[in-house]
Amino acid sequence: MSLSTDAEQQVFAPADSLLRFATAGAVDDGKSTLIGRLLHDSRSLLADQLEMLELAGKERGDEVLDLAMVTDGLRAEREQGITIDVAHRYFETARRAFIIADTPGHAQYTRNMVTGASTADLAIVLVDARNGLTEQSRRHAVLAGLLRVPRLVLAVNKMDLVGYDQGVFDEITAEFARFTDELELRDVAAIPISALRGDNVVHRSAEMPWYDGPALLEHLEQVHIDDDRSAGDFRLPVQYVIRAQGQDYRGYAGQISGGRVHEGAEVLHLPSGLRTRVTSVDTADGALAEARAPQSVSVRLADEIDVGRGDLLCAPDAAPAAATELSVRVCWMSAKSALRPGARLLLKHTTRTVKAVVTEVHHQVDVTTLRRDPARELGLNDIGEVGLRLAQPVFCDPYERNRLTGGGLLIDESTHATVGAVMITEAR
Ligand SMILES: Nc1nc2c(ncn2[C@@H]2O[C@H](COP(=O)(O)OP(=O)(O)OP(=O)(O)O)[C@@H](O)[C@H]2O)c(=O)[nH]1
Repeated sequence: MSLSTDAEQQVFAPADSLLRFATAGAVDDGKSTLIGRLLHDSRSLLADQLEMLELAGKERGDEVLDLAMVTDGLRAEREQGITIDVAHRYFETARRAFIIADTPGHAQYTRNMVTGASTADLAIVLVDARNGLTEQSRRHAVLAGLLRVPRLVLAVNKMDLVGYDQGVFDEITAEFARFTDELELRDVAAIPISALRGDNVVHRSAEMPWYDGPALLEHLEQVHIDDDRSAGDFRLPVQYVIRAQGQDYRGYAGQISGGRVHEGAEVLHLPSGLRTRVTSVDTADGALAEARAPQSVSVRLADEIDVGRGDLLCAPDAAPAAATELSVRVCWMSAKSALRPGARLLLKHTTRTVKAVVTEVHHQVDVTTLRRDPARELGLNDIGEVGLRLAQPVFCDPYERNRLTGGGLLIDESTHATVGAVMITEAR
């Protein structure tokens, strides 16, 4: 199979051309209006959606479009079925494609934020300029920090209601900066906006000449995310073994969870510990000279090794731990029961699912101050650190090194419900 131009684009386009971002804000800070404004001003709304908005506006004699209505459909779905906690929507501009994870803002919905932000490249924390930083905004920033969302935007909304006053904006951003210093967030931008009026959302605002940074969408289009996933060590958790009937094809397929792989690369197979070479890197559109996280590929190997689902192909000189004892940070999501020592669960880690028992609850994290408090159990939406003992090893990295091979889900054995999100801090 040869490298085509299409394949080249596959290598160089996807990682940097798609930005996943999550929006977080308290009720009424203007999340829906902001998403509506982004879609409206970037011309991503369908003609009928636009017509519906204009009609509804005219009927009510509104001065400006009620853009929150755009996401109301999703919200109705969400209210009917508790299963849809996080609504995802897709839009694109000439420069980049976007997936928004819209997470409801109520205080008890920590778990939605965790779900929405765990794969995000960037999180927007929305605050109402009139209220400044609230406990909610701190909580959202702390969660973004814990989840290692690499980039944060503080969007100070409703600037129109404070007379577009620079003093208000400066005060909020200064307070936020003091707070985020402790969170080890690498990249924080602050943008004064009015989602309702459209100031600094897609177009730069004439109302705030004192602000000389980019509008929110410009920032989202420009922010560099390329290195996040593909800079680390190579990891390919095997999801399927592909055998082509009649042909002599055997490939190991999955999503690259870290680093890069190329034809000819030496790789290590776990659990066997055997080394071999990659003879080809294939995708649905043909072979690639090189692929990188988060692309999905199928690789063929030079030697016949017994490789199955749940195994890992990785960089030979930087293999992860094969661990049966883990310290993990957990966000507990079950309303039914608390997380206690002795609890028996399943840990879903990349493509492997293993039995786990909770050995101990180390502490709980106060998500507004980051303080560690002693705790014996974790309740719904609590975040804390616990020990897990596994029946079989998982091949894992610390979450701070790799969000995919360092993350996982806890699953109730009997109901198969997801009851916790896990970030691995230590593996033995
Ligand atoms: N004046 C002004 N009002 C705004 C702005 N953004 C949002 N609003 C208003 O604030 C109210 C709440 O906005 P929403 O977008 O529904 O808020 P939300 O954060 O999505 O709320 P939930 O989804 O319920 O959490 C609505 O009445 C909006 O019209 C703004 O920039 N300026």
